[in-house]
Amino acid sequence: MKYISTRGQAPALEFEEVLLTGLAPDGGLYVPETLPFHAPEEIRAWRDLPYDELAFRILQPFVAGFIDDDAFRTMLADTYAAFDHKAIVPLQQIDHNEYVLELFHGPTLAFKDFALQLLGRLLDHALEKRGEKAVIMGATSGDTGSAAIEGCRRCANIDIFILHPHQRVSEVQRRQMTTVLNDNIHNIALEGNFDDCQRMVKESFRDQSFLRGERRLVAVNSINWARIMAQIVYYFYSALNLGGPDRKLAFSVPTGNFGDIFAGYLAHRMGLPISQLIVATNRNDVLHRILSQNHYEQRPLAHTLSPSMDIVVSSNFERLLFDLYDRDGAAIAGLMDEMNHGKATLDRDALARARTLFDSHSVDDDATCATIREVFEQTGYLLDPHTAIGVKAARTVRRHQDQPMITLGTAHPVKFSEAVEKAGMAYPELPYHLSDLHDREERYTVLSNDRAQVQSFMVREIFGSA
Ligand SMILES: Cc1ncc(COP(=O)(O)O)c(C=O)c1O
Ligand SMILES: N[C@@H](CCOP(=O)(O)O)C(=O)O
Repeated sequence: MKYISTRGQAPALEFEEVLLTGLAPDGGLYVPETLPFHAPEEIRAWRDLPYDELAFRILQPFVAGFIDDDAFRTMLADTYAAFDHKAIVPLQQIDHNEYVLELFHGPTLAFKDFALQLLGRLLDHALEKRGEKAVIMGATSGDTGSAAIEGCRRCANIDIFILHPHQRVSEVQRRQMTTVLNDNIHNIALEGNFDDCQRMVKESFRDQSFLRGERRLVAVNSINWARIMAQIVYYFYSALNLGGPDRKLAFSVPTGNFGDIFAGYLAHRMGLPISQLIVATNRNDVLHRILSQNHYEQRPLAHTLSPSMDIVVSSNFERLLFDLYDRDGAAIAGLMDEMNHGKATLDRDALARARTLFDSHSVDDDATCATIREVFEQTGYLLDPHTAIGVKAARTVRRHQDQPMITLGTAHPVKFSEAVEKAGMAYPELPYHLSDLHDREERYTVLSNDRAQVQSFMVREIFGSA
């Protein structure tokens, strides 16, 4: 399969090259040139497959030519063996026709493990094959960082640098990253917010000369297509468990960088009968404003009780816009330029097309806490603040009461003590494998929000001299 850039000015690439990069040279994001489509009969026949085999059926067309089928099957089986629930993604019913899809049974307790456990293995395979070393550079608002570290720390050919906003991730999130002391892991606490971290990562991808041509930079954020691809599978898995493809379903997705919900959109385009996708945001509601009022305006980033979604510049929205603008790369390049300058409006037909599938809602901290309390009182089930935003949005803008509504449970509540306690709930115990997390030694470096400083730190750590 070939992959093309959303800005239309970069050569098409095979999967292996897309895996081993971040942004396209024209600044765009890679997407498949064509998407596989699965007819209802084919999807129906997948109903009884275990998660790893379903993943194989869905992902194989995307990686064909990169890895042979047997090796890919083994890789997927190993990837999901690291999860602590036999169903991999259990569904928790919280009301009539209303469910939470628990995506937090991987090693770092957030949905990122689905893709990053696989990405580490794919990168290892590619680098071994090529006899190359690579440098991973990623930005995190808390969850991607630990999942990337956990997924890649055993990769012999990789140095990994993760930038998190200093003092703006939860204590559990920080410790999950900073207590991994392998020599190839480098945690940077940046004096800035998540957008600053992500901007610095993207700028470093655009100009990689600081690596002296001796290493390539690889992305672990959802700008890397392989991240998005792996997240498509659980939409199919949950739908199959609730009567799909013979029944329509809706999903509510706690949203920041628009990666997870974009995977849901792809599942829809690949044949899954999704009737509604809800973009659930916290007070950083730029996506809600553009979808509901056609008004894109970047406002200062707000710090909320759902820190992983404290994002203003939402990377993957560009991938959706590319489709909404009939894959016109030049139009997307112009629109992204306007957006990067802070303000934009969308073409009315493009927005109307988006609204046939997408709705949106923004939830503030008080409503987040109220939802955590409400669901606990109704069911005894404790939501994390990000999932609570998804549930609240689902209950507010749901179109069809007679179709299952699935909110993606994107993280375990134990990662977010502040929100749990503000909601008046008892803080749960850390799972066994993290039970001594607060006693472990931490290692990280605080750096100012300055690209030259960050890059020379990286060069010193990789090559031993600046
Ligand atoms: C717990 C949690 N929920 C939701 C999101 C938002 O997902 P996305 O960035 O794919 O929109 C994130 C971060 O990305 C997250 O860590
Ligand atoms: N919420 C994320 C932010 C980065 O998003 P990504 O999906 O593009 O990696 C985080 O927790 O780090």
